Amino acid sequence: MTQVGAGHARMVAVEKFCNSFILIFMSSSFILPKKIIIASRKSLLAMWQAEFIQQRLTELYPQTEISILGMTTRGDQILDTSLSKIGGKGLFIKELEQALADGRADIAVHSMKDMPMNIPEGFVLAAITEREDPRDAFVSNQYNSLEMLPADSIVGTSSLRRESQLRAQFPHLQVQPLRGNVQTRLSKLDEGQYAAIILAAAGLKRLGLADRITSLLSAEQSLPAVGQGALGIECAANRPDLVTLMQPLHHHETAQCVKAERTISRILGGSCQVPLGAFAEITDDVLRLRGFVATPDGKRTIKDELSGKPETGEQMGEQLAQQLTAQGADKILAALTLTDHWE
Ligand SMILES: NCc1[nH]cc(CCC(=O)O)c1CC(=O)O
Repeated sequence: MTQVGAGHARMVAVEKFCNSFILIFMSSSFILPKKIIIASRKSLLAMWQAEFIQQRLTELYPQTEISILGMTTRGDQILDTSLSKIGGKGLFIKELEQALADGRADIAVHSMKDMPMNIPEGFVLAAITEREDPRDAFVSNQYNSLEMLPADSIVGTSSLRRESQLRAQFPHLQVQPLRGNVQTRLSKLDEGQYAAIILAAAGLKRLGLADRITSLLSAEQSLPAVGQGALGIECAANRPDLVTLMQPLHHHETAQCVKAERTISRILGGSCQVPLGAFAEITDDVLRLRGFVATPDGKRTIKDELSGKPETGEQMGEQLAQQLTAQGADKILAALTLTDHWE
């Protein structure tokens, strides 16, 4: 234990040293740009996330003007129609990437959960930030937990991942779709349309709504979505200068976890919304990777896990995807029709 602790302290010290080195190196004015423009969706959560990165960058580079370009994406405009049929997750980030490609913006901030599994050609993930609470939250105005809900209570979520896990453990509950941004979802709960709803804890905490969290669901109860709680900073592939500038915001352990998780859904074909969860965490230099695939009705669940060295996260992702496939995950996913379900 003490050895691991000392090793970690040393690593942190080395990281700090390297960061200050990068900063000294970059303060030579020719390399620091005069301004950095952050492209963001206009939802409150997206803007909070962009402002968070703006603040961090302002602290790091006080001489650089950091501004935000709020954009409405096709995905935001057509929330009521069946998104999965017209382009999936990528619809939320295409306009932001176009702004990066045109030079209207320098970086884009995204929830890693909303990033497609393959970053389009011409763009790179410059940094993955330290993960906020990755868990799902139970939110209710009347009940303390899922266990307390009476039979036939209506629980709101549009995520097949959440739905399948709820139905497997609480077959007596009714799961009904719940769309919109975080505020909209909370007001639908407050209007009485649902006995409870499930949301990501990270979004609620970021928006200052942590007091709306009735209880947190453990990873056993609700395995989080790939990337949940982490932010990604994207830039054009031809801007290595920006990749360098973003390095102090990069969180190595979070990136190792998120890469392991994303490998699973890349292999299993998580291009549109599917009942799949993957969650990695590092304790004492061991990465524990868990994954599941289920039928939306929760009647069939395939889950498995692996532990190994954090550096081998991506190989572990490949292996776990293979193990899930060997148990029939590919058949479950192939049997799904495109549906309008979103996290
Ligand atoms: N697609 C919605 C979305 N994208 C990211 C988050 C939460 C924040 C995060 O996971 O970083 C949410 C809201 C939710 O699922 O409740």
